[in-house]
Amino acid sequence: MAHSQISPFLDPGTHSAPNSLGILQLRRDHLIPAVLSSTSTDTDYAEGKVENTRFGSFPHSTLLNQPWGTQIRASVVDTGSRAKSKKRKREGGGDGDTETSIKSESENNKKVIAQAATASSGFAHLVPPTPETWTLCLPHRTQVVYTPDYSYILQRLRVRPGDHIIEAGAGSGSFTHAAARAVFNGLPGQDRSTNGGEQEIGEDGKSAKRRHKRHGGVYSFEFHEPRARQLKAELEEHGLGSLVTVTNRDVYEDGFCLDNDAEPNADVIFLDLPAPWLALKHLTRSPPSNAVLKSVASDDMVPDGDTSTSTPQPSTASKPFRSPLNPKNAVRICTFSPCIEQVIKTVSAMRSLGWIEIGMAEVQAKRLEVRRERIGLQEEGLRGANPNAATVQEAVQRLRDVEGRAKVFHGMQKEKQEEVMRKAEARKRGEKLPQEKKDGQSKARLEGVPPSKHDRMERAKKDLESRDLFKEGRLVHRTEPELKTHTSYLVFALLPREWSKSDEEKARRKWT
Ligand SMILES: C[S@@+](CC[C@H](N)C(=O)[O-])C[C@H]1O[C@@H](n2cnc3c(N)ncnc32)[C@H](O)[C@@H]1O
Repeated sequence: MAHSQISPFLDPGTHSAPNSLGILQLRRDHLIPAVLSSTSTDTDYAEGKVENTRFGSFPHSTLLNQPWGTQIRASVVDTGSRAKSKKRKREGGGDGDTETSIKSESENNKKVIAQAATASSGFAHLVPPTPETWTLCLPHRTQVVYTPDYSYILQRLRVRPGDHIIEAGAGSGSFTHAAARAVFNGLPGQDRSTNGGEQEIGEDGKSAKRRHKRHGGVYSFEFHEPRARQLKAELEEHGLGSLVTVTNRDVYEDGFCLDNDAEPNADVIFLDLPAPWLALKHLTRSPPSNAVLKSVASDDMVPDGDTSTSTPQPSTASKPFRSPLNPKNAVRICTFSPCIEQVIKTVSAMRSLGWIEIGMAEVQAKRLEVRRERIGLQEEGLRGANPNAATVQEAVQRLRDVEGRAKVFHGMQKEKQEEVMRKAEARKRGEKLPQEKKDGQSKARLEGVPPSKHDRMERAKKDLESRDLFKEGRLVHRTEPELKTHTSYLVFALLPREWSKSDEEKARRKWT
C-alpha cells in the first residue's frame, strides 16, 4: 500500500477500494482477510482473484467498490479453467515444452477477467478492517492479546492520540494494530497545519514560540526474526508502516533505544514477554545502581510461557546510558502475564526501580447474549422457542390430554379384539357375518377427544400468522461460554517524571 494512502484501519472510507484490506465476515467470529484486487491475473480462476469459503466463492471483482457492510452473494466460479490451467502447468514442466509454457504464461498475463455469475445460495458480509476484526482473523504466529484485554489495557494506560508506545514482544501484531489506532493523530507531512495549532508559552510567560505537532508512534520490538519481518510486511500492506517502527531485538539484552533519530521517547509501555522483569532495567530515567541491577536481573524462575523462543539472558556488558522514556511526562506501564509467579517477580522489580501506584488486574471478560425467550405449549413445532409447559396448569392440561387420548385408544383396541374374537366364534359356528361398518363408529368416538400432536402443530402454525413474535417472550440474558481470550494478569504502574535540582530551582523562582 502506498504511503500517501491512509490506512483502512484509520479511515476505511465508505467503500472497499483496490489494493486495500477488506474483511469477509462469514459468521460472527469467522472472518477472512483479503487484500482486494480487481486486476490481478496471478490466479487460476477465469474470474481473477477468488476467496473460497465454506459459504461459497467470492471473486474480488464482486467485493470491490462496495459500501462497507454490504451483503455479498457468492458466485459460481469457473473451476474448470482452473483445473485446465493447473494441468497445463504440470505438462509444461518438461524441457521439450518450454516454448509452450512461455506462450501460455504470456497468454495468462493478457487474460481478461471473466464476469462472475451469482450462485443460487451463499453470502457473506464485507466489513472494513479494524483492530478488532483483524484480531479475529490474523495469521497466528504466537498467542495474541485479544480485544477484551487490549481495550482495557489501552484505556488504563490512558493512551491518547500523539502518544508514543513501546511494545515488546510484538508477536502476531494484534496489540500493535490497536495501539497504532489509539496513538494516531496524523502522519508526518500530511497534516493540514504542521504546527497543529499548538503554542508553547515561554518561561517568562511572554514569549510564545510555535512548536511542531508531536505525531503518535508505536515502537514494537520482537526477538524472533521471521516474526518481526512478517509483521513489518503486514504493517506496510495495511498502510501502518509509517506509524509503527518494528525492531528485531532482544530487549532483555539491548533495551529499547533505537540507533537512528526515531527515539521512542515513550509515554506508555506494554510488555508481553515471557520474563518482563528482565526488561525493566532498560526502562528507567537514569542508570540504575549495581545493587538494583543485581536484584532485578535474577531469572531463577524464568517461566516457560513462550516455548517458541528461548529466554535470552541479560548481558553484563556496560553501554552508555540512554533512556527510551519521555523525560517530560510520567510514564505508564502494563505487563501481561499468564501466571501469578511472573506477576510477583515483575512487581518486586518495579518496586526496586522506582515505579509507583503498582497494581494488578485480571480481565475475565464474558459476552452476554440478550434475547427474548418464548416458552409454552403454544410454541410446539415453532423455531427458536422452548415448547415445554410454561405453567403448572399447562403441564396438568397436557397430561390430561395425553391420558384422555390414551384411554380412548386403549378402549378402541379392546373393542377391536372383542370384535375379532366374536367373528372367529361365529365362523366356527358357521354363522353368517354381519356387514362391517367402516370407521364410522371409531370416528364418532374420536370426537371430543383431545387433539393429536399433528393437529396441535397445525394449529400453532396457523396462529403464528396473527402473532408478533418479536414482542413476545421474556427478555433474558445469558453469558456465552466461549470467548477468545486467555488468562491475563495485568500489572499496571507509573514512573513519575524525574525532578532535578534545576526543576526545584525553577519551581521556587516561579512560586515564591
Ligand atoms: C505472546 S507473544 C506477543 C503477542 C503480541 N502481544 C500480540 O498481541 O500478538 C510474545 C512474543 O515475545 C517475543 N519475545 C520473547 N522474548 C523476547 C525478547 N527478549 N525481546 C523481544 N521479544 C521477545 C516472542 O518472540 C513472542 O513473539
